[in-house]
Amino acid sequence: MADRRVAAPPPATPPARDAPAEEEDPATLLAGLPPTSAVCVQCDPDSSPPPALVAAFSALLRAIGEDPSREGLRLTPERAARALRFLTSGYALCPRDVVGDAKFVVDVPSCGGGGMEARLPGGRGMGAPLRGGGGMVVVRDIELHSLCEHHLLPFHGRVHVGYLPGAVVLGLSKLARITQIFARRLQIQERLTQQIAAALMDEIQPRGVAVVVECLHMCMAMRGVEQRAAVTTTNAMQGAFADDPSLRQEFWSSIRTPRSML
Ligand SMILES: Nc1nc2c(ncn2[C@@H]2O[C@H](COP(=O)(O)OP(=O)(O)OP(=O)(O)O)[C@@H](O)[C@H]2O)c(=O)[nH]1
Repeated sequence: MADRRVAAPPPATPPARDAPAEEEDPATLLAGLPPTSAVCVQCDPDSSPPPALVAAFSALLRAIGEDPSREGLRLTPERAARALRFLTSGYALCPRDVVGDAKFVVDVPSCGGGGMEARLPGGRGMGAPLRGGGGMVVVRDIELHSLCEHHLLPFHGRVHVGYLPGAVVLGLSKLARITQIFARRLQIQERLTQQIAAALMDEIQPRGVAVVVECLHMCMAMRGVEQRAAVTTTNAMQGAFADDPSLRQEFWSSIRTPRSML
């Protein structure tokens, strides 16, 4: 099923890596980004699952020799249908739905402010702000649970996302929410990895994006080749990360260093 994504204007050209700070109003900077979609609709997890899905799970139980009317299974088709609908609810969403307005211009006052301030369009900053750059942002160990499209069995693991901000930074939780949109579909790990990177490039036009996904696939553990410890690692490097090996190195080191005691 295709994303219900509204046509977005062409992305603004990201600033060069060491471009000088520009004096531009945050509202103007954010206006250059694609608009928030009003079209995508999230599945309501509490509503009744589609009868066709419930019937399909009843048929499945009969096909494996079970009796869907026995006490223990009486509500199973409906439960399973509800669960599958949740696990595939990402089809009804696109990244714009979860990102919303959580894009922030980061101002670093040149004097007097003593700190860094993120502001929304129309906000007032202090002094001449430093914009169009900023160091690498890395969020690691985002939990991932998905279903493989070959066997409909789970795969699960972690996602590490890094990006080099362009004009704006993204609300941190949105990295996990974007991950969930693509994880809650029938997937292969490689596509999921690329989709997360592409969504970030689309949404905030950073100077570069790096995504690494590490997963255990139940189709390889519970059945088939029965390799319970085999971990699959995939990555997607876009923009500056594709061009610059030292940035890739910095990203890999930051996701491989032992976690600090927070
Ligand atoms: N590249 C890739 N392969 C996957 C992923 N998830 C599952 N697979 C593989 O999809 C393949 C499907 O192969 P088939 O030979 O058609 O299916 P199968 O007979 O069930 O294969 P076995 O798992 O080897 O028993 C298997 O090799 C799975 O390991 C994924 O995310 N990415």
